[in-house]
Amino acid sequence: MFPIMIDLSDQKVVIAGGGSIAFHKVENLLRFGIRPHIVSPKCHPAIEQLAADGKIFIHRKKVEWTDLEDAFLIMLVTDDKEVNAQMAKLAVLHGKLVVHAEHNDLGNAQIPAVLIRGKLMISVSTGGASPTLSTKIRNQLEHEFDERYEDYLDFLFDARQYIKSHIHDRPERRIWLKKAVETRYLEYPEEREYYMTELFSRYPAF
Ligand SMILES: C[C@@]1(CC(=O)O)C2=NC(=C\c3[nH]c(c(CCC(=O)O)c3CC(=O)O)Cc3[nH]c(c(CC(=O)O)c3CCC(=O)O)/C=C3\N/C(=C\2)[C@@H](CCC(=O)O)[C@]3(C)CC(=O)O)/[C@H]1CCC(=O)O
Ligand SMILES: NC(=O)c1ccc[n+]([C@@H]2O[C@H](COP(=O)([O-])OP(=O)(O)OC[C@H]3O[C@@H](n4cnc5c(N)ncnc54)[C@H](O)[C@@H]3O)[C@@H](O)[C@H]2O)c1
Repeated sequence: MFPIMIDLSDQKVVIAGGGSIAFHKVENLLRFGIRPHIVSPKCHPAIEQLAADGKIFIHRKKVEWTDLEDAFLIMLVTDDKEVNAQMAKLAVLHGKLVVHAEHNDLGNAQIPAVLIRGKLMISVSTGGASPTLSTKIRNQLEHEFDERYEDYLDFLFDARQYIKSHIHDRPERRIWLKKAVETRYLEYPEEREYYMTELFSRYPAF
C-alpha cells in the first residue's frame, strides 16, 4: 500500500450499497466536501435525509458496471458478497481506485483513521489488521496534536509561502524553515509575530 493525498473535489465518487456502513463512509466523505453518488435499491434513513437535503445523490437500483465506469473512486459496501466481488474485479481491471469494505485484498485502496488539525492531517492505517487499533491510535494522538496546531499550521503555511517567494538562497531558506518548527512557535502566538516581523524586515516584500 502506498500512502498518498488525493484531491477528489472534481472527481466522481460512487458508493455501491446504502446501509449503515455506506452512511459511515458518506459522513467521512462529506467532511472533506465530497458529494458521493449512492447506488442502492434501499437506503439507510440518514442517507435518505442527506439526499433530501441535496448533499448527496441517490440512484435507487441494484449496482451495475455502467454506474461505476465514470467514477474515480468506488466504495463497495453492499451486503451481497458476489456483487461486491464482481464489481471490485471489474473496477480494478479498469484502473479505478476501489475500496472493498469486507475483503480489502479485492480492492486496491483503504480508508485510514484520520486526525485533522487545520492543515495538519495525520492518517493511521493497519492495512486491515485492526481498524479498532487505527481508531485507538488516532484518539491517542488527539491529545498530543491538540487544537493549537490549527493556527500554528496557518503560521507555518504563511511563513513558507513568503520564504519561497522572497528568499532565493537555499541554505538561508532552510535556516528560516527549520527555525519555524521550534516548539516556542507552537506554544506562543506572540513568538510567531516576532518571527514574521523579523522575516519581513530581513526580506522586505518589494
Ligand atoms: C479506519 C476506518 C476508516 C473509515 O472507514 O472511515 C476503517 N474502519 C473504521 C472503523 C471500524 N471498522 C470496523 C470496526 C469494528 C471493529 C473491528 O472489526 O476492528 C471499526 C472500529 C470502530 O467502529 O470503532 C469493522 C471492519 N472494518 C473492515 C472490516 C472488514 C475486514 O475485516 O477487513 C470490518 C469488519 C466487518 C465485519 O464485522 O464483518 C475493513 C476496513 N476498515 C477500514 C477502515 C479499512 C482498514 C483500515 C485499517 O486497517 O486501519 C478496511 C480494510 C477497508 C475500508 O477502508 O473500509 C474506521 C475508523 C473510523 C474513525 O475514524 O473513527
Ligand atoms: N469497512 C468497514 O468499516 C466495514 C464495517 C462493517 C461491515 N463492513 C461490510 O460492509 C458491507 C455492508 O454492511 P452494512 O452493515 O452497511 O449492511 P446493510 O445490510 O446495512 O446494507 C446493505 C446495503 O446494500 C444494498 N444492496 C444490496 N444488494 C445491492 C446491489 N446489488 N446493488 C446495490 N446495493 C445493494 C442494500 O439495499 C443495503 O442498502 C458488508 O459486506 C460488511 O461485511 C465493512
